[in-house]
Amino acid sequence: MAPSIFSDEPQHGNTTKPYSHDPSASTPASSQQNGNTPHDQNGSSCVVDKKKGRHAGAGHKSILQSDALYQYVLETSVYPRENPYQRELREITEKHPWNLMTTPPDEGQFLMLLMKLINAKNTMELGVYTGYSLLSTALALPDDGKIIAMDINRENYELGAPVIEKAGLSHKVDFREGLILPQLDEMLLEERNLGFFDFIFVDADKDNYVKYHERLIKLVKVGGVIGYDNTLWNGSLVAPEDAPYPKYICHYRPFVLELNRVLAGDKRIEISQVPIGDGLTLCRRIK
Ligand SMILES: C[S@@+](CC[C@H](N)C(=O)[O-])C[C@H]1O[C@@H](n2cnc3c(N)ncnc32)[C@H](O)[C@@H]1O
Repeated sequence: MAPSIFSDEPQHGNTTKPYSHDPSASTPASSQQNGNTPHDQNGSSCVVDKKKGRHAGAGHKSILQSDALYQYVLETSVYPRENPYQRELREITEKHPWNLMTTPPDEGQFLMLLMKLINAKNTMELGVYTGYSLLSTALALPDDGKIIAMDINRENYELGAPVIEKAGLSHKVDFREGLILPQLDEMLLEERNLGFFDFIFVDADKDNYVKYHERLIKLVKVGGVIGYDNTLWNGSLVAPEDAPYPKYICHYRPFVLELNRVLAGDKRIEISQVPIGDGLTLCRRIK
């Protein structure tokens, strides 16, 4: 079965913080670096579920009414049209211990359609993992399309890179290993990068999204789109006080709340919260 945020049990063994670039640390590395500790704006709390391996309280079903309905979407609209290379990479990723991080196939399909709807050519992806969203985007871009893809972890990307190669798409991908923030700062120093990108997909460390936004708004073109992934954060944003969540969900929850607040108030963009996957907020730059 495809790794899906809609299932009640996680498909990976690490329930602490799969979204960080350093899975061995007890506190997310980026938070340690930047000292980010935003307060929860709605004043509610997030209860850490101490039962190992349990994904209790996750609000997946609030997006679609049931797992059965999600399965219906996959079986009728997604899998029959999934590219064989996407399928191969999905199956490779399913065997990886952090497979909870992968972009679900319905969202991959949505990204492909979006690329075509906006005629995207120059794009960027922050947070690659094994490359399912990267492959999906690359499939949809024209032959001279480009994706600058950043991730601190090359090892995981190397699981997907041979599939991207086999699909004949490597020439579209410029993988840049390293931390995202300094790479964005470096890009901002070059005039030619300003307002250059048609689309930017952000699927990395949630505690830095607001910082990324301030930089990305200058890199995306007017009329271009930034997509922030996981903006519904497993339903935890509106969780009842006693709903237990994995530790990494509780840790990043205030940062996702802060991002949603910032995006809702940002007059430089038009936004839409798309309830696909774990929530994808599309932001179109208008000035
Ligand atoms: C949710 S996964 C990306 C999933 C991917 N889009 C897909 O479709 O499979 C998040 C990725 O962000 C990377 N990451 C997290 N924080 C980072 C940082 N500060 N700089 C660079 N990469 C980071 C992690 O190594 C991880 O591979």
